Amino acid sequence: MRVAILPDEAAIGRIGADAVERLYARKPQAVLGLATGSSPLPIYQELIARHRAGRISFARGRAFALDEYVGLSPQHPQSYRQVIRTSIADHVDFPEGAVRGPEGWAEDLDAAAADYDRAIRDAGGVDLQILGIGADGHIAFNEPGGSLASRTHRGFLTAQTIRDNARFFDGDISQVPAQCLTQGIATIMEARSLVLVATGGNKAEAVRQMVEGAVSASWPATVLQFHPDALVLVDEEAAARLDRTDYYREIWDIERN
Ligand SMILES: N[C@@H]1[C@@H](O)[C@H](O)[C@@H](COP(=O)(O)O)O[C@@H]1O
Repeated sequence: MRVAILPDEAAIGRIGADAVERLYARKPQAVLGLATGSSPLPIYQELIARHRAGRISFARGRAFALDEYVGLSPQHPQSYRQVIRTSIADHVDFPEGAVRGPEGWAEDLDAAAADYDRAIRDAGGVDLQILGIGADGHIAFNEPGGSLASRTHRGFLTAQTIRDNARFFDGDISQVPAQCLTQGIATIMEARSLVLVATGGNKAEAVRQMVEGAVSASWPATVLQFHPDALVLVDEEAAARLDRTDYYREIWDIERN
Protein backbone atom coordinates (compact mmCIF):
# COMPACT_ATOMS: atom_id res chain seq x y z
CA MET A 1 0.00 0.00 0.00
CA ARG A 2 1.43 3.40 -0.98
CA VAL A 3 0.23 6.44 0.93
CA ALA A 4 0.36 9.96 -0.49
CA ILE A 5 -0.37 12.75 1.99
CA LEU A 6 -1.41 15.68 -0.17
CA PRO A 7 -2.08 19.33 0.64
CA ASP A 8 -5.60 19.64 -0.76
CA GLU A 9 -8.32 18.17 -2.92
CA ALA A 10 -6.88 19.75 -6.07
CA ALA A 11 -3.65 17.79 -5.57
CA ILE A 12 -5.64 14.61 -4.90
CA GLY A 13 -7.58 15.23 -8.11
CA ARG A 14 -4.37 15.65 -10.12
CA ILE A 15 -2.63 12.54 -8.76
CA GLY A 16 -5.75 10.40 -9.21
CA ALA A 17 -6.34 11.73 -12.73
CA ASP A 18 -2.66 11.11 -13.59
CA ALA A 19 -3.16 7.41 -12.83
CA VAL A 20 -6.28 7.26 -15.04
CA GLU A 21 -4.65 9.26 -17.84
CA ARG A 22 -1.59 6.97 -17.84
CA LEU A 23 -3.87 3.92 -17.97
CA TYR A 24 -5.88 5.16 -20.99
CA ALA A 25 -2.71 6.23 -22.80
CA ARG A 26 -1.36 2.70 -22.43
CA LYS A 27 -4.68 0.88 -22.87
CA PRO A 28 -7.46 2.87 -24.60
CA GLN A 29 -9.99 0.08 -23.99
CA ALA A 30 -9.31 0.06 -20.24
CA VAL A 31 -12.02 -0.73 -17.71
CA LEU A 32 -12.44 1.83 -14.96
CA GLY A 33 -14.10 1.19 -11.60
CA LEU A 34 -16.13 4.19 -10.41
CA ALA A 35 -17.07 5.07 -6.84
CA THR A 36 -19.77 7.44 -5.66
CA GLY A 37 -19.52 9.73 -2.63
CA SER A 38 -17.82 13.06 -2.31
CA SER A 39 -14.23 11.77 -1.98
CA PRO A 40 -13.60 10.89 -5.66
CA LEU A 41 -15.17 14.13 -7.00
CA PRO A 42 -11.84 16.01 -7.32
CA ILE A 43 -10.55 13.17 -9.53
CA TYR A 44 -13.70 13.26 -11.67
CA GLN A 45 -13.53 17.05 -12.03
CA GLU A 46 -9.91 16.82 -13.12
CA LEU A 47 -10.70 14.00 -15.58
CA ILE A 48 -13.54 16.04 -17.09
CA ALA A 49 -11.20 19.05 -17.47
CA ARG A 50 -8.50 16.90 -19.10
CA HIS A 51 -11.08 15.29 -21.39
CA ARG A 52 -12.27 18.75 -22.49
CA ALA A 53 -8.65 19.74 -23.08
CA GLY A 54 -8.22 16.71 -25.38
CA ARG A 55 -5.79 14.92 -23.07
CA ILE A 56 -7.86 11.84 -22.33
CA SER A 57 -10.55 9.90 -24.16
CA PHE A 58 -12.82 7.15 -22.84
CA ALA A 59 -14.27 6.43 -26.30
CA ARG A 60 -13.02 2.84 -26.23
CA GLY A 61 -13.30 2.44 -22.48
CA ARG A 62 -15.82 0.88 -20.17
CA ALA A 63 -16.70 1.45 -16.54
CA PHE A 64 -18.38 -0.33 -13.65
CA ALA A 65 -19.83 1.35 -10.58
CA LEU A 66 -19.15 -0.13 -7.16
CA ASP A 67 -22.59 -0.23 -5.67
CA GLU A 68 -26.24 0.86 -5.72
CA TYR A 69 -29.04 1.41 -3.26
CA VAL A 70 -31.90 -1.06 -3.19
CA GLY A 71 -35.29 0.63 -3.17
CA LEU A 72 -34.59 3.66 -5.35
CA SER A 73 -35.64 3.77 -8.99
CA PRO A 74 -32.81 4.16 -11.53
CA GLN A 75 -34.18 7.66 -12.21
CA HIS A 76 -33.98 8.81 -8.58
CA PRO A 77 -31.39 11.64 -8.42
CA GLN A 78 -29.62 9.91 -5.49
CA SER A 79 -29.51 6.50 -7.15
CA TYR A 80 -25.88 5.75 -7.80
CA ARG A 81 -26.74 5.25 -11.47
CA GLN A 82 -27.68 8.96 -11.63
CA VAL A 83 -24.84 10.09 -9.36
CA ILE A 84 -22.24 8.39 -11.58
CA ARG A 85 -23.85 9.99 -14.63
CA THR A 86 -23.92 13.49 -13.22
CA SER A 87 -20.51 13.36 -11.55
CA ILE A 88 -18.56 11.96 -14.50
CA ALA A 89 -20.16 9.72 -17.14
CA ASP A 90 -22.32 12.39 -18.84
CA HIS A 91 -19.34 14.75 -19.12
CA VAL A 92 -16.88 12.49 -20.93
CA ASP A 93 -17.05 10.31 -24.04
CA PHE A 94 -17.82 6.80 -22.79
CA PRO A 95 -19.83 5.08 -25.54
CA GLU A 96 -23.55 4.48 -24.96
CA GLY A 97 -24.03 1.56 -22.56
CA ALA A 98 -20.35 1.41 -21.58
CA VAL A 99 -20.94 2.50 -17.98
CA ARG A 100 -22.76 -0.03 -15.86
CA GLY A 101 -23.80 -0.29 -12.24
CA PRO A 102 -25.43 -2.95 -10.09
CA GLU A 103 -29.21 -3.03 -10.67
CA GLY A 104 -30.57 -2.41 -7.20
CA TRP A 105 -34.12 -2.26 -8.59
CA ALA A 106 -34.00 -5.82 -10.02
CA GLU A 107 -36.70 -8.23 -8.93
CA ASP A 108 -34.15 -10.97 -8.34
CA LEU A 109 -31.25 -9.29 -6.55
CA ASP A 110 -29.17 -12.46 -6.25
CA ALA A 111 -29.37 -12.99 -10.01
CA ALA A 112 -28.53 -9.31 -10.62
CA ALA A 113 -25.49 -9.68 -8.34
CA ALA A 114 -24.23 -12.80 -10.14
CA ASP A 115 -24.83 -11.09 -13.54
CA TYR A 116 -22.79 -8.11 -12.41
CA ASP A 117 -19.77 -10.19 -11.40
CA ARG A 118 -20.05 -12.01 -14.73
CA ALA A 119 -20.23 -8.73 -16.68
CA ILE A 120 -17.07 -7.47 -14.98
CA ARG A 121 -15.28 -10.71 -15.75
CA ASP A 122 -16.52 -10.69 -19.39
CA ALA A 123 -15.18 -7.14 -19.78
CA GLY A 124 -11.73 -8.45 -18.81
CA GLY A 125 -11.83 -7.22 -15.21
CA VAL A 126 -11.37 -3.75 -13.80
CA ASP A 127 -8.00 -2.15 -14.59
CA LEU A 128 -8.21 0.71 -12.12
CA GLN A 129 -10.73 0.98 -9.32
CA ILE A 130 -11.37 4.35 -7.70
CA LEU A 131 -12.54 4.02 -4.09
CA GLY A 132 -13.71 6.10 -1.15
CA ILE A 133 -13.95 4.84 2.41
CA GLY A 134 -16.72 5.11 4.98
CA ALA A 135 -16.02 6.50 8.44
CA ASP A 136 -16.60 2.95 9.73
CA GLY A 137 -14.03 1.55 7.30
CA HIS A 138 -16.46 0.27 4.67
CA ILE A 139 -15.52 0.14 1.01
CA ALA A 140 -18.30 0.21 -1.57
CA PHE A 141 -21.08 -0.89 0.81
CA ASN A 142 -19.11 -3.69 2.48
CA GLU A 143 -19.88 -2.91 6.08
CA PRO A 144 -17.96 -4.09 9.19
CA GLY A 145 -18.52 -7.73 10.05
CA GLY A 146 -19.15 -8.89 6.47
CA SER A 147 -17.11 -11.49 4.64
CA LEU A 148 -13.71 -10.40 3.37
CA ALA A 149 -14.19 -12.93 0.54
CA SER A 150 -17.57 -11.64 -0.67
CA ARG A 151 -18.61 -11.25 -4.29
CA THR A 152 -21.29 -8.81 -5.50
CA HIS A 153 -24.22 -9.26 -3.11
CA ARG A 154 -27.17 -7.64 -1.39
CA GLY A 155 -26.05 -5.88 1.76
CA PHE A 156 -27.38 -3.82 4.64
CA LEU A 157 -26.18 -0.36 5.60
CA THR A 158 -25.10 0.24 9.21
CA ALA A 159 -26.83 2.92 11.27
CA GLN A 160 -23.69 5.07 10.96
CA THR A 161 -23.64 4.82 7.15
CA ILE A 162 -27.34 5.68 7.02
CA ARG A 163 -26.65 8.73 9.20
CA ASP A 164 -23.61 9.71 7.09
CA ASN A 165 -25.50 9.37 3.81
CA ALA A 166 -28.59 11.25 5.05
CA ARG A 167 -26.86 14.44 3.88
CA PHE A 168 -27.73 13.40 0.32
CA PHE A 169 -31.40 12.98 1.31
CA ASP A 170 -32.08 16.41 2.87
CA GLY A 171 -30.75 15.13 6.20
CA ASP A 172 -33.72 12.76 6.53
CA ILE A 173 -32.49 9.31 7.64
CA SER A 174 -35.89 7.78 6.90
CA GLN A 175 -35.27 8.49 3.19
CA VAL A 176 -31.94 6.62 3.07
CA PRO A 177 -32.39 3.07 1.77
CA ALA A 178 -31.26 0.46 4.30
CA GLN A 179 -30.20 -2.06 1.65
CA CYS A 180 -27.82 -2.06 -1.24
CA LEU A 181 -26.35 -4.16 -4.01
CA THR A 182 -22.60 -3.91 -3.76
CA GLN A 183 -19.48 -5.33 -5.31
CA GLY A 184 -17.96 -7.67 -2.76
CA ILE A 185 -14.54 -7.37 -1.21
CA ALA A 186 -13.17 -10.17 -3.40
CA THR A 187 -14.62 -8.48 -6.50
CA ILE A 188 -12.90 -5.21 -5.59
CA MET A 189 -9.62 -6.98 -4.76
CA GLU A 190 -9.52 -8.41 -8.31
CA ALA A 191 -9.12 -4.94 -9.83
CA ARG A 192 -5.57 -4.63 -11.14
CA SER A 193 -4.94 -1.38 -9.33
CA LEU A 194 -6.77 0.63 -6.69
CA VAL A 195 -6.79 4.36 -5.97
CA LEU A 196 -8.54 5.16 -2.67
CA VAL A 197 -9.34 8.74 -1.63
CA ALA A 198 -10.03 9.84 1.95
CA THR A 199 -10.36 13.45 3.06
CA GLY A 200 -11.32 15.16 6.29
CA GLY A 201 -10.95 14.40 9.99
CA ASN A 202 -13.95 12.08 10.20
CA LYS A 203 -12.03 9.57 8.05
CA ALA A 204 -8.84 9.70 10.18
CA GLU A 205 -9.60 6.60 12.29
CA ALA A 206 -10.72 4.57 9.25
CA VAL A 207 -7.50 5.58 7.45
CA ARG A 208 -5.37 4.61 10.46
CA GLN A 209 -7.01 1.21 10.64
CA MET A 210 -6.79 0.66 6.88
CA VAL A 211 -3.10 1.53 6.60
CA GLU A 212 -1.65 0.51 9.96
CA GLY A 213 -4.28 -1.64 11.68
CA ALA A 214 -4.57 -5.41 11.78
CA VAL A 215 -6.53 -6.90 8.87
CA SER A 216 -10.01 -7.55 10.18
CA ALA A 217 -13.62 -7.72 8.99
CA SER A 218 -14.31 -5.09 11.67
CA TRP A 219 -12.54 -2.58 9.39
CA PRO A 220 -13.20 -3.98 5.90
CA ALA A 221 -10.78 -1.60 4.13
CA THR A 222 -7.86 -3.23 5.99
CA VAL A 223 -8.04 -6.03 3.42
CA LEU A 224 -6.51 -3.62 0.89
CA GLN A 225 -3.19 -4.29 2.66
CA PHE A 226 -3.21 -7.55 0.66
CA HIS A 227 -3.59 -5.76 -2.69
CA PRO A 228 -0.37 -5.60 -4.73
CA ASP A 229 -1.09 -2.16 -6.24
CA ALA A 230 -3.10 0.10 -3.93
CA LEU A 231 -2.50 3.85 -3.76
CA VAL A 232 -4.11 5.80 -0.89
CA LEU A 233 -4.57 9.55 -1.43
CA VAL A 234 -5.27 11.48 1.77
CA ASP A 235 -5.25 15.05 2.98
CA GLU A 236 -3.56 16.10 6.24
CA GLU A 237 -6.77 15.75 8.27
CA ALA A 238 -7.44 12.20 7.11
CA ALA A 239 -3.75 11.34 7.75
CA ALA A 240 -3.79 12.82 11.27
CA ARG A 241 -3.85 9.50 13.15
CA LEU A 242 -1.20 7.70 11.10
CA ASP A 243 2.05 6.84 12.93
CA ARG A 244 4.50 6.54 10.05
CA THR A 245 3.78 9.75 8.15
CA ASP A 246 7.48 10.74 7.82
CA TYR A 247 8.19 7.44 6.12
CA TYR A 248 5.19 7.76 3.74
CA ARG A 249 6.21 11.31 2.78
CA GLU A 250 9.79 10.23 2.11
CA ILE A 251 8.74 7.32 -0.10
CA TRP A 252 6.18 9.43 -1.95
CA ASP A 253 8.80 12.13 -2.67
CA ILE A 254 11.15 9.52 -4.12
CA GLU A 255 8.36 8.00 -6.19
CA ARG A 256 7.26 11.36 -7.62
CA ASN A 257 10.76 12.56 -8.54
N1 LIG B 1 -21.17 3.45 -0.81
C1 LIG B 1 -20.48 4.68 -0.68
C2 LIG B 1 -19.00 4.41 -0.61
O1 LIG B 1 -18.56 3.88 -1.85
C3 LIG B 1 -18.25 5.69 -0.27
O2 LIG B 1 -16.88 5.43 -0.27
C4 LIG B 1 -18.68 6.18 1.07
C5 LIG B 1 -17.94 7.45 1.52
O3 LIG B 1 -18.51 8.57 0.94
P1 LIG B 1 -17.88 10.01 0.96
O4 LIG B 1 -16.74 9.93 -0.02
O5 LIG B 1 -18.96 10.93 0.48
O6 LIG B 1 -17.44 10.27 2.34
O7 LIG B 1 -20.07 6.48 1.00
C6 LIG B 1 -20.97 5.53 0.49
O8 LIG B 1 -21.43 4.78 1.56
